[in-house]
Amino acid sequence: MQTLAQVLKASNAPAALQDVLTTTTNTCIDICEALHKGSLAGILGVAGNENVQGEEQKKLDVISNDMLKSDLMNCPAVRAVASEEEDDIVPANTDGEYLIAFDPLDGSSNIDINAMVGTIFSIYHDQSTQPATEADFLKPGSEQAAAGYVLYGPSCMLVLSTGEGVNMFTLDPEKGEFVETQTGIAVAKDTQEFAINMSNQRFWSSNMQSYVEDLVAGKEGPREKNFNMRWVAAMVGDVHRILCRGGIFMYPWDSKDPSKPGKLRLMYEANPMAMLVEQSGGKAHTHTQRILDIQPEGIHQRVPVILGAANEVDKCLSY
Ligand SMILES: O=P(O)(O)OC[C@H]1O[C@](O)(COP(=O)(O)O)[C@@H](O)[C@@H]1O
Ligand SMILES: [Mg+2]
Ligand SMILES: [Mg+2]
Repeated sequence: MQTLAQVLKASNAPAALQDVLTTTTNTCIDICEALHKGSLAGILGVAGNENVQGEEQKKLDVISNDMLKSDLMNCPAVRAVASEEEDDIVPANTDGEYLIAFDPLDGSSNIDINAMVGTIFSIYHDQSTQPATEADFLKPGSEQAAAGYVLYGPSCMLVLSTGEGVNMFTLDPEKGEFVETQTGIAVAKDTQEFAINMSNQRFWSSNMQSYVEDLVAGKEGPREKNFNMRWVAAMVGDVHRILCRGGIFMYPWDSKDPSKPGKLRLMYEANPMAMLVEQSGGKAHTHTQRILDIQPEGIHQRVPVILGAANEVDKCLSY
């Protein structure tokens, strides 16, 4: 079995991109170790501040953000970083040629209950002699040079695409290295498993309500087959399940806060996950368009998300 370093060396990824990926994944190994210590290291609970999203920050949101930010700032190939936990982009090395946007800790509400969390990242090539600005980041997801996540679960796993399919790696805790454990991930076109936060049902559009009602109606309903439901409350966990055994994941628009087009963030949640799902033969859409075609308007922009098994996403959109 090959290590991540060997896989990257053998890939078409430019050396500078390999440096950004190696730096990012090494920091995630450090985050994994911190997570394992949990309350022993006093890292559970709230940090006492709100982030730019107006969400209460967990201590680990801040700790993982600071770890990634400082390591990436010291990586010469990085021109700037953007993060869920940073109000603005953070310029790094002017002659760097990659921009990276990340969600340092996805699934924050799971931290204090010792459930699944992760780190999600999205990387763009962008060379310029000028200091980086937010505008430099605002490229459609189809231009991502690489995307991935690290899942902190029973085992620590890296799932990565550099545009040539999706590979999975498992952390070998003894070696402190990611080792490739699965290649050529493919998501089945059809599924009998869906993921959505059902407690939001009354706030969904009537179309989304009818689509989910028909799933729940099962064999006796218009879909004439039974569907199972799962909700990890961490996008990284729900998407990982879909890459492993198929399914559809939805965080649609809801009227809880009509000013918000969705809950999840385009640049460091929807785009990287859309790249992984599409590279695995699945689909990723809002209610109206392919996520990777969206022209971003801001670094913290939110979008509705419907992704997973291609035929089931089409079925959902048909409502
Ligand atoms: O609390 P809800 O409505 O179930 O939302 C869960 C969703 O929110 C998120 O936790 C948002 O991400 P963060 O934890 O990074 O803010 C997603 O991972 C997850 O899919
Ligand atoms: Mg998140
Ligand atoms: Mg987060």
